Amino acid sequence: MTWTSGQLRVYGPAESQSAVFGDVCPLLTSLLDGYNICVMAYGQTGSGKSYTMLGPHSDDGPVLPLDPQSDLGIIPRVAEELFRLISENPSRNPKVEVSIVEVYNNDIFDLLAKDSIAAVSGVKREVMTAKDGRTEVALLASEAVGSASKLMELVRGGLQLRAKHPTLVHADSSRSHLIITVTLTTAACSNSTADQACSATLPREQTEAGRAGRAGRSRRASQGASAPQPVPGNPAGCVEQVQARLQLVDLAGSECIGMSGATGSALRETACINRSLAALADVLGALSEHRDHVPYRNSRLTHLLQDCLGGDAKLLVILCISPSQRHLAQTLQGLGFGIRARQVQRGPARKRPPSSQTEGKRRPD
Ligand SMILES: Nc1ncnc2c1ncn2[C@@H]1O[C@H](COP(=O)(O)OP(=O)(O)OP(=O)(O)O)[C@@H](O)[C@H]1O
Repeated sequence: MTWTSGQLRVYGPAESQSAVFGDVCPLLTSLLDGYNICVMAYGQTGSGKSYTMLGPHSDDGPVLPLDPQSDLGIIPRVAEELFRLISENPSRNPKVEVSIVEVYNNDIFDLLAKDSIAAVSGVKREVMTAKDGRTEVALLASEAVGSASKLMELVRGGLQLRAKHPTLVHADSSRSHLIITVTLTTAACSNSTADQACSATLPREQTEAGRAGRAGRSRRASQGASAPQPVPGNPAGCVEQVQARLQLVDLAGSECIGMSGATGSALRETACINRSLAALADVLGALSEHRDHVPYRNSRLTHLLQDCLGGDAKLLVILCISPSQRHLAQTLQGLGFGIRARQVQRGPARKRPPSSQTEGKRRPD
């Protein structure tokens, strides 16, 4: 991503989910071209982050296929669009792997891990910095997926395990940060997918200019990366491999302890959520001021997201804002976060260099 030439869009409460997806869709072509991508929803509790990322709450979670009027959110739409793009260019032999973690009370839990009897359970993991400087979660389970519906099946499984707790502000409040990582491995080819028309699958409304800003969901799209350089081809065709990561992040909501009515373990959850979001804001502050030290390790959330916050990924931040006057203080705090994010000056996003080997981790047997 580049923060420098990123765009700012504002969506009203009545804006359709497909319109919001319009800003995410071009990033998928970038993913296929080898860029790391992160799409992150930030905002106070109950402001619509999970709705934006996943869709309306249901016990079954988001289910594909999409119907055109569907309220499904970014993640199921990403799943469908990604596999549509892949089906258009199967010669690159793309492979998709998925891992799902939550950061709960400043601990990382692997939501695809299976125990000795193959029952799915959240297993605690550690984030570490690999020799090449990239952040990795040790022993993280991942699964190969061959279709959008399989990908969403895994997401639904992860959502079943995600920590939730009712509060006075939101009856179905997520108490953890959810991070879905899609790793795409493709053979490097000379023809970039960047010029493929993602908008071919988008509704007309998304191609129209002048989607005027109204109060409600506000988004900051940092998509001003320099044009991707084509990967040099070779006469033998596609032999090298490019690995790119897409991180889809539904953050837990910031909340005012007095309003949420949290006590006991819920109070600890709230404190951990607020601390990790403050750490995220601190990292953005340090990046925007070009400080020598960026405090990524003050929280597992920021350590985990280090590569897409300070690295060479393309990042899109969706700021969800309550239209209610009652939440004015949290709204101002959220806008402050957005301003900080906009002030970060980033260099151009870089695509992953091809390598002859993939580094993907597989689900342990
Ligand atoms: N744009 C929207 N249109 C219709 N309903 C919405 C919209 N945004 C949010 N909602 C509804 O508002 C409620 C709260 O939204 P959601 O669960 O997405 O909040 P959240 O920000 O993820 O909260 P938390 O951080 O506490 O988990 C849900 O019932 C959701 O369906």
